[in-house]
Amino acid sequence: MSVPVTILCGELGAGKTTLLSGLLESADRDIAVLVNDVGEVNVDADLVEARTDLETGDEVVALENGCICCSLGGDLSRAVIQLWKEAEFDHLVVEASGVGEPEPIAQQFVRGPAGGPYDLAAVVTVVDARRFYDRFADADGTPVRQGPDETGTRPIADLLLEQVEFCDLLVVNKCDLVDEAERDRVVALLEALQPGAEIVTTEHGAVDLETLLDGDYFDFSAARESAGWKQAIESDADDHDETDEHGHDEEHAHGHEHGEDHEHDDDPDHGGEHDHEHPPERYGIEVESYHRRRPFHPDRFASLLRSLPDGLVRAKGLTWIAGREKQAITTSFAGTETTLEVTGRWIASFSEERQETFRQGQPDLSWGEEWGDRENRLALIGRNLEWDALESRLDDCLLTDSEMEDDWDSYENPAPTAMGETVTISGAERTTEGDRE
Ligand SMILES: Nc1nc2c(ncn2[C@@H]2O[C@H](COP(=O)(O)OP(=O)(O)OP(=O)(O)O)[C@@H](O)[C@H]2O)c(=O)[nH]1
Repeated sequence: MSVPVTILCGELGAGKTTLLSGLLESADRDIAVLVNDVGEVNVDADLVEARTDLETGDEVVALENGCICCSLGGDLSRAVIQLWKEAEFDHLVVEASGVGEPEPIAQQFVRGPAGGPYDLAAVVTVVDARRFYDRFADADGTPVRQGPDETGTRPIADLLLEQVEFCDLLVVNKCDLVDEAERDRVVALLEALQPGAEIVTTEHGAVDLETLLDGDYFDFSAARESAGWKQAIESDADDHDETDEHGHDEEHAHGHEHGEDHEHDDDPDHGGEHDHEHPPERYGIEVESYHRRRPFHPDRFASLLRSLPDGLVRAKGLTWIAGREKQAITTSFAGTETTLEVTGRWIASFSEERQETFRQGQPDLSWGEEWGDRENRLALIGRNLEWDALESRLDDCLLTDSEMEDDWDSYENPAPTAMGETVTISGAERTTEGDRE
């Protein structure tokens, strides 16, 4: 029998350890806890230790009450397999570090060797209601720059939203620090960002044992597709016969990711349960999509990213930037900052023969006569957005007819070139002197 696993995510200080301690106190089964912390001092392990009488060892230690902690640096799969061999327990909880991405952790339990002894039951993200409101949901507040994560390459806000977007249970904690209206707005925004997750609101991490541990089998493929931004893109590609004002596109097939997900989806019906409906436009929260088969001018697009409207919370999708004819660039905006990352290559930039092969493998691929799969396809989630104005600002970033005849390589271009390379453009710097690129 495989052991069910719950992955616990959430930003630093959101309340993961508090929730975990409560869980261990009330648990009716043996729970092993693995803290996948970063940094030299394993603070969470110390805290859990204080609460549960943990004894630490060099490698992996099983304890009387089932609380187990691994030392840092070891490979997660190796650690959990060793744990499974050495200890007996009914459920494993992996507490991801506050800056951890949930998907790679989840992946180890689904596709990695840990998928044998373990069964991924749930990915739970704890949200600090107060901070989430101040960062993303406060329509009147000035957006605050979050700065990079500790690798220095990625804005924190982007990571936070990714944790929200890849989970099946959202625990909105610290509700004592927000009023009812603020709490409701946080919930409405979370629903828009992750329509596929169950949402519970709480204080001091008090969540039913059953809600936390007795979730159904986690559907990895569905989780990948369930983020609000992905659904907006998919529904746009599926439902709307949108007219391309620039006349480059007559085809409207399936939205397609290029290399962003390096893995192959096992389940062709992924996300099928989640209706391609926009969430109710409560609290002025809207989900919109933008699709054009014409490249953005690199400089105008970068300027737009420096001055996006305050109400925009999330924007994500593939962008085609003039001068980068091979690179499919994922644009990801969260909070105040936008990361541009080369996540793949446009199929249209390969030889005809290879294009044919790729296209046979992806019959749903949206393909325009002139530019193939090159396109700008973005989802935008925000509150009180003046969508028409934003859409026309995006259109103004597209190359004009005469610019289409230019030598695009002669443009100044901040966009990344190599696979995996990222460039971050900060909207919070828009009021400061001087540009960064
Ligand atoms: N007011 C309030 N404080 C809370 C609540 N939940 C947790 N806290 C406090 O918030 C602080 C951070 O909580 P932790 O449980 O350590 O958060 P964490 O997510 O484990 O933090 P890291 O280990 O840094 O990632 C602690 O001082 C908790 O006592 C809550 O619902 N309301």
